[in-house]
Amino acid sequence: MADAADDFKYVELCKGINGLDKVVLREVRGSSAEVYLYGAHVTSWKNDHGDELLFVSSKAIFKPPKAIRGGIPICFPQFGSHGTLEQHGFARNRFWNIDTSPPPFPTNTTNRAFVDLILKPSDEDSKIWPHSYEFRLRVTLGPGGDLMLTSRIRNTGLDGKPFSFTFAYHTYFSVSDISEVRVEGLETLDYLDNLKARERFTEQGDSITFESEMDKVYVSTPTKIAILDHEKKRTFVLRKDGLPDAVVWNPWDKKAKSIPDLGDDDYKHMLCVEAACIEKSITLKPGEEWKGRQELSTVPSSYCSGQLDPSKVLEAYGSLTGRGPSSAKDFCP
Ligand SMILES: O=P(O)(O)OC[C@H]1O[C@@H](O)[C@H](O)[C@@H](O)[C@@H]1O
Repeated sequence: MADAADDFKYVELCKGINGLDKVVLREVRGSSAEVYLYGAHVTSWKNDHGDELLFVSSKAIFKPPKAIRGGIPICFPQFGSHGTLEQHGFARNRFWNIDTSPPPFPTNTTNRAFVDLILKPSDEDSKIWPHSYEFRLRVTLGPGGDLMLTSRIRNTGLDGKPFSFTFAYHTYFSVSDISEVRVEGLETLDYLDNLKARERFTEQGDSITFESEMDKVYVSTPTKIAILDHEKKRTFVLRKDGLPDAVVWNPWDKKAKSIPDLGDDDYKHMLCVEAACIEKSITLKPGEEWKGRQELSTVPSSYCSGQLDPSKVLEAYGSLTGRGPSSAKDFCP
């Protein structure tokens, strides 16, 4: 006999804006996520109180060829405009398919809310990027509401030729007020400044705060980055694997006005922190596979400036457990 748990829909395929296919992931405690097949684009991630954790522009266009403004666009096979392809590559504005038979993952988990998507090159794509590949993305919502994205990209070419690419999970975090936000875990690192022709600098100071446009690629960062939202008393924790770099982007007022699918004041409520591989591109020989993973979680934080240094707590906790903090008590002494 079926019990209530059998009726609960962890994964549901339905129609989203403009009739586009989307997959809704739900967990029993109430958290949820939405993934559009257009771009394999995560457009929503809600905690178990129903609070939206990702920023999506009210002017976002859910229609090809424009990528959806907000959520988590995937930049592949080219990050930014450095290369022959369109800005951030084409994966974010292609229609992906549901992958019905993904190769198994080495680790067995009990997660039930996940979807596997796949992108293969169309004839048109092969003209602009002449390589054979399979790009598999698994999006998982954990029982505690954590959001995991795992990309597996394989060179399926039979011609013996390697290919190279750069990559980013271009996550738009929803923040209460950008002036009240700080990012920890990137201090003292080297970065390439996209606003200064990718010139290399070293970050000074204790943490990153925002008072003007920022567009930096931090290179070889630690695997954990914390984004503290003082007003919301919430900290996002981003963990990454296979993705050495991290982009921090906020367009601020002037640039925001020049972006047609972004509201004039939207920059105040968004911050992009992007797990990425940019400085050194990834090269795959035929038969080789690359894996890049990001895991997002939140912890409530009653953080006051100077009271607590989350990067240090993250570090200490991570080195003790080999993992990162997963609940408020891990942050609060
Ligand atoms: O407007 P797009 O193509 O989505 O890009 C948005 C921004 O994405 C960031 O990742 C880049 O570092 C910025 O330079 C860019 O402006």
